[in-house]
Amino acid sequence: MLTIQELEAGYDESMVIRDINMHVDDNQVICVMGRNGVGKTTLLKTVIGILHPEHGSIQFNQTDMTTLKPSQRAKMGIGYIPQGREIFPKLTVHDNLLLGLEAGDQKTIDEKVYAYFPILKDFTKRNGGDLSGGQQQQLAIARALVSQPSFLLLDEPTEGIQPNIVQEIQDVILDIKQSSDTSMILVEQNLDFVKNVADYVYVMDHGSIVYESAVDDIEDETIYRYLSV
Ligand SMILES: Nc1ncnc2c1ncn2[C@@H]1O[C@H](COP(=O)(O)OP(=O)(O)OP(=O)(O)O)[C@@H](O)[C@H]1O
Repeated sequence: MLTIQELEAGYDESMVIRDINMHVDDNQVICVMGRNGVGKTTLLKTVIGILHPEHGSIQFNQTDMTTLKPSQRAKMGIGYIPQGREIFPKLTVHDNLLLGLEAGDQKTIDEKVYAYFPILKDFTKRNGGDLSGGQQQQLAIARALVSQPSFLLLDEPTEGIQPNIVQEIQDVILDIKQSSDTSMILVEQNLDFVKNVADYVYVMDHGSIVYESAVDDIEDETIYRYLSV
């Protein structure tokens, strides 16, 4: 479904990610782990097209999308949930969700999104900025889901979120995986969460992949070594 080859990208003159090779199959959940600042967000930004790579390619369903604009990638079915949510604080929950529709061809908000996150139905007229951090994360995920993406990129969806909402997010990810062909790349630091949702794990350090493993064969000590400061 998605193949990344020899990817290098960064900001101005400085390269942040180097020689990234990664493959995601249909219906697979991939987790990318690693300390703060190793380049995980930079990798996601390059996959959605906010950043242009200096080298390498990104292939999505037989199409080379390395030079496509973010809006073209969104139309192809790529959804992005950024770190820090980036919801619109002065717009209502409903209007935030309507903006999510712009990414794809859907015209209305799928009720399934409210079934996943019932609190959004209760707060539909409330401003996004008045929601709690966990509720804003749910809104950010829902906003990406309304366009029914076939490929989801999630940047640290559990960061700073209370355990019951982490559980809800986990249930939603597992339900999407079971009920559709959707694939995901998830940047995540929480190893328990990763083990519950992922099929395959990549660990990054200093902009490169330093360890990869099927989740069932994962070596906890190796992961903790790369996560510890
Ligand atoms: N807009 C930017 N301009 C210049 N450098 C940047 C920019 N954004 C990030 N960087 C640098 O790129 C490097 C990788 O950052 P990135 O956000 O990709 O890391 P990360 O692994 O996602 O970390 P975190 O978990 O803290 O988000 C860091 O050294 C960071 O300072």
